[in-house]
Amino acid sequence: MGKHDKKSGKGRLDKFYRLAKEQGYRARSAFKLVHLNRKYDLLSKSRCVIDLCAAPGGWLQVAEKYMPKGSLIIGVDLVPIKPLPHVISFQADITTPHCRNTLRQHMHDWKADLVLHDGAPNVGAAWVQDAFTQNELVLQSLKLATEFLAKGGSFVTKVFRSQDYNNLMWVFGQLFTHVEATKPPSSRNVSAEIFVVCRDFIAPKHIDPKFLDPKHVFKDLASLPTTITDAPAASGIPGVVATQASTSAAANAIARMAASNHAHANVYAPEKKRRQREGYADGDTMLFHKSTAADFIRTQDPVSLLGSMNMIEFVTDEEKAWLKSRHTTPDIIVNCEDLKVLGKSDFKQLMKWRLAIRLEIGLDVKASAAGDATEEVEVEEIDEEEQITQELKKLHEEKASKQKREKKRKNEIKTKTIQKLQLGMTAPTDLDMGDNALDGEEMFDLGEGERELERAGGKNIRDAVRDADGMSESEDEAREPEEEDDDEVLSSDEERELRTRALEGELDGLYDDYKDRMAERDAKWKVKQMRLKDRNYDSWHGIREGSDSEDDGVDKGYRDQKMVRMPRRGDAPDEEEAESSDGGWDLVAQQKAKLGEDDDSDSDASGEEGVPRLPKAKRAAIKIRPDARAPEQQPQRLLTTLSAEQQRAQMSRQAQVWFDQSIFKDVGDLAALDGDDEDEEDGDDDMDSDDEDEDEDDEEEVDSDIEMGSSLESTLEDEGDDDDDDFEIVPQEKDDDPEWDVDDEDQDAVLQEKIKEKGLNTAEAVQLATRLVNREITASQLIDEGFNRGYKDKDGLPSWFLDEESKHYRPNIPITKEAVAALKERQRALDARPIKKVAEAKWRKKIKANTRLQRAKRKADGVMETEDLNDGEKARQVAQLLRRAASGEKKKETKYVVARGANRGVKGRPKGVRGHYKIVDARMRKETRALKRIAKSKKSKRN
Ligand SMILES: C[S@@+](CC[C@H](N)C(=O)[O-])C[C@H]1O[C@@H](n2cnc3c(N)ncnc32)[C@H](O)[C@@H]1O
Repeated sequence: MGKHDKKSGKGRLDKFYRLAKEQGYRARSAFKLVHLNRKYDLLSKSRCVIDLCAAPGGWLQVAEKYMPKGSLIIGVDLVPIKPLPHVISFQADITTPHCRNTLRQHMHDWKADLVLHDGAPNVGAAWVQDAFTQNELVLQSLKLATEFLAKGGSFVTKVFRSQDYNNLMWVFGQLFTHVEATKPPSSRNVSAEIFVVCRDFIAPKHIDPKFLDPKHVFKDLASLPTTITDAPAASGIPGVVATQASTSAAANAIARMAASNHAHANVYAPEKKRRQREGYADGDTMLFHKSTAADFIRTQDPVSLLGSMNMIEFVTDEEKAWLKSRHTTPDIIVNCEDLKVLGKSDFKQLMKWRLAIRLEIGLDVKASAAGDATEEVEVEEIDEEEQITQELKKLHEEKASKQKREKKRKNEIKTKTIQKLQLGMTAPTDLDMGDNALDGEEMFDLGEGERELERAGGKNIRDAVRDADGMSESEDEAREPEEEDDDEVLSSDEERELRTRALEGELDGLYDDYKDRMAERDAKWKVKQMRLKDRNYDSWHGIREGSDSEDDGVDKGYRDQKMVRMPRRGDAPDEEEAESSDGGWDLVAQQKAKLGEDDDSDSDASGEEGVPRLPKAKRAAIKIRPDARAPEQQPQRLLTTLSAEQQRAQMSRQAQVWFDQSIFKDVGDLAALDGDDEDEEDGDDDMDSDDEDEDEDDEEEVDSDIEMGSSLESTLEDEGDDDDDDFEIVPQEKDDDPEWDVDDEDQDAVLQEKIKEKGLNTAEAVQLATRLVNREITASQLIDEGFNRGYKDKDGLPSWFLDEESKHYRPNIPITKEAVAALKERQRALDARPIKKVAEAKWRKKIKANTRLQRAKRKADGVMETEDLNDGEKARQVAQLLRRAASGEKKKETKYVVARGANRGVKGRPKGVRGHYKIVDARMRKETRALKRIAKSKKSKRN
């Protein structure tokens, strides 16, 4: 089998090739049997089938699929057949006695219901020689079929149309009651092959060997005996008697009759070939044959007439009258003048015209009314004509589209690929273009794009798009199966893999091209791409885009009132949003901003000297907004890829954000969401009602703490690294002692304290906490649900996939829309407080500030009166008190930790203790409390 051009003709990897791959058939030829079976229902009734020339096994697979379970399926071929379940196969030449004997062994006493033959000798050089050998093989298979077929069985064989075709058909006609030649849709038009389905095997007791001898069948049909058997009377089988043919041409005529159902084939194709090889028919010295219109209208075999005549003329009055019929168009008249130049559609027109005239003159009506045998034939004729008409139409369409098909297929693939890319890649229109500064040492790396182009074989990528047909030419060649006919033996998984990889490579190339174009066209896209990289930015906002639209009203309210919410994908970066840190929805933003700081420090270390140091909040904001970088720092690149390290860093940051959620540390009091934020005195919008009494209590405690402070100061211990956990956390006591302040206090600890103090501040956190508390979900389930566990494994994934992933991947936060809506509603209600309340809050704030000052004054008086302190110390303490009172700064809380057992005297931060702490002695604590009690009782006695 030679190599074929895979783009056209025989070598074309067409729909059936792809279908065969999809359905796991070994060869596209499997569909030929599928189609034949669909038409003739050969397999469902068969219990035993022999497939001659079965490799690689496509037909065997089909047989196994469509035959009843437990059927005997035997396959034989020159080449080995890879084993198939429920199929017996062996290697043999079907022309040898060895094959016959092996078949016998496998068959035992059984007879086959069906013998299949799809043999194709691997010659391929000269077509005529090829056809001859093929037909010899057919005869050989017929020989085996006659031996192994049961009476009434069927034989399906592939035949090449040649001068021997009709001889073969004649022989088939002698052995089977029904013989039909057909070309299944899966058989390529360019192939001369045709399938002959012979049904109802007559099974004569004796068959004259000459009927199965190529020498006699193909060369000299006249030498064949008059009957199939030598003793026709003995056989008693009707229909086996053949007409004696005196010449080869006559034999052809007989064969034509045997295959009368297919006489129409003469009209459409093969006549031209035969005419020259065979010369003129005996006694027929005329080149030009005429027929009258009446003959054409009345004949039982209009197709043969059309095939053999040159012209149809209108001579008689009746015929001339037909010329005036509304059915007789000028085209019909012209067509009748020269039948030899007509095409299929012209013949079709003539056949239709004939039918119309027949109806007009009442031939067909009369036929159905009479109902005799002749008329029955007429009805059949009509059916056949319709069938011919349909086939003509089909053939015509196929021919017409043949030239276009390849191009169309390519275009389809190209369009699909591009569409696919574009569907997932809508150009962003919602990004803020005000800021052109892109974060981007790796942003829009043109070099990378160029490398991609190089990878694509130095080919212009647009050319690659034009050529896209799913695989490259060289790969096509590499995969071309070594088979004589038009069946491509499907390769195994490796081939599939190869093709998939090639396709992916191509897709990657196309995608890069797309990115390139997008980058050129729209700078916003760059910003968006960059932002998408920073998964930290919105990985845990918990409210999806879809819900945004539904909650628009709520959201709008939030925006209008400049409430802080988590930034979402596609939002324009907003200075206020990024910097703000109060409000219920920004807890995670704080976390992220904080992490962003960490990253900043990282990036600083990696050499971003040019970036000016900014206040922490600003730096956090810049990290959240990756586009806010000075343009001059960007390398001149257009496309970008995340390095593995960056990805890892990003993931760990994402994980950090997740695990820093309060729910993993404290499942706080849900009621606290409503709770009191009175103590937060530094916010401008502190509108909560405060209790003055509470302040008074605080004041008393603070005062007493000052006294205690000095006595405990000596027990302060340095921080260190000790893992020992034999520590007890002393319940928190209010203390205003300035000596407990630590400048570099752990911000994270502060945050945790805040969460602990105020409860869960985000809707998501509340929802999750509720589920955890109600035991609807466990912490590990939560983690499982929340993470896409495959996400980290990005190796080998195409870049377009990763981009899509980064765009659409969101942690699955198991909260309901309703819960989020309810919480938003509550937040909105809180926010919608009347002006009066705002005024009250402001007034309260003033009072508080005044109270603070008074308190500080009193404390300052106390300090001035203390005799233990020198003037310098007094001045320092007074200044500190006043400064705190003015700023509203709160004293940082200190944890008192009692070191017990082996930990007594151990230095360093106790395990599990966060924030400011003091290690104290248990005895000292008792003493302190005792002193407090004594002081209190003395005071009350005095009063
Ligand atoms: C078109 S393939 C058959 C495909 C098969 N029907 C299928 O669906 O997989 C033709 C086969 O005929 C086989 N063949 C040709 N001459 C043969 C011979 N003399 N004996 C046995 N097999 C032969 C070839 O080896 C080849 O595998």
